[in-house]
Amino acid sequence: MLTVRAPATSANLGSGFDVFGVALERPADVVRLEKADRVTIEMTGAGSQYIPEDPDKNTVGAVAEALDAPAHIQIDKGVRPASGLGSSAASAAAAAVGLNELYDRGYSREELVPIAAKGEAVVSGDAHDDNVAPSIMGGFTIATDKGVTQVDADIPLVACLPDIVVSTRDARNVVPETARVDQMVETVGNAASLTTGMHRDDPELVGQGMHDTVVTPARAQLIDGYEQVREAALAAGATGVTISGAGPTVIAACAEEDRRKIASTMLDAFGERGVDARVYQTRIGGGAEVF
Ligand SMILES: Nc1ncnc2c1ncn2[C@@H]1O[C@H](COP(=O)(O)OP(=O)(O)OP(=O)(O)O)[C@@H](O)[C@H]1O
Ligand SMILES: N[C@@H](CCO)C(=O)O
Repeated sequence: MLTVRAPATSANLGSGFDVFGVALERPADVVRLEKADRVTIEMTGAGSQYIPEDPDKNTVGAVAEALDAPAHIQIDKGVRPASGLGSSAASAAAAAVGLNELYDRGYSREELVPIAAKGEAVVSGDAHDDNVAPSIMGGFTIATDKGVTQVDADIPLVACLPDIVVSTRDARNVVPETARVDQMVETVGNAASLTTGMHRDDPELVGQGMHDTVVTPARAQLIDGYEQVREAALAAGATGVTISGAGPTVIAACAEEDRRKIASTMLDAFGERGVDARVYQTRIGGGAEVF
């Protein structure tokens, strides 16, 4: 029996759609794995009643198949599904790291990323790596078809999860098919600023680089109160605010001393729209850990 804790993640960060991601210090999924003749799955924790235990429909099933590593897999969800916090990816990442060790497959953390992404394809029809990469490798990750670049970064974050469900599949359907050249120029500048900010542990530069005028405005319409929450967080000192992953979580970068105030302001702003929410005062953290 082996236990793996794999963190929630925030993908895109505004300017890095389908490329950037960060591991969050909290929340996380805790997954226990035991060798078996076939794959069986048992779910507990946040939103587990909505997640299928059928290995063909659960992200960990595809990972076990890819590694040819049948196991009994107990998943305790710390990350609610359809949250924008990489819920489906956290389980897939934990399964990839844990089964690799349990069956002594010898893959490196980077090699496990495309294997865990097979789990993402089960739920969104698309094997994007931007959540599984940080959940496996930790820190800030840049996932492209050439592989993953990882940087250990330390930026305080607030992640506010409203009581709204947005599936990744639906959120991908509203992404515009084209962007103007001026939007492309702005996005490149913001992505470069954000990357530099991660290297320097500079919340100001990271926040500035989270601005996006292509994908985020289209998706904001799926999140009741997004604009109000964003404005309230910026007024409370956030250096940048955007949608986490496919939403509905709204994520803010900030200086350490402003984090508590931003967290309560975001909760209040959702509350004023009649939307219940919960908030995580967190920061960029490490990747999946085996116990
Ligand atoms: N082990 C799992 N954990 C969580 N969700 C799972 C798992 N296996 C399958 N699913 C399904 O995946 C869907 C949730 O994934 P989705 O990608 O929509 O949300 P998310 O991972 O929280 O968001 P995002 O990728 O935007 O951060 C739900 O339909 C859920 O039933
Ligand atoms: N990059 C993905 C992350 C969600 O899984 C998206 O925004 O659709």
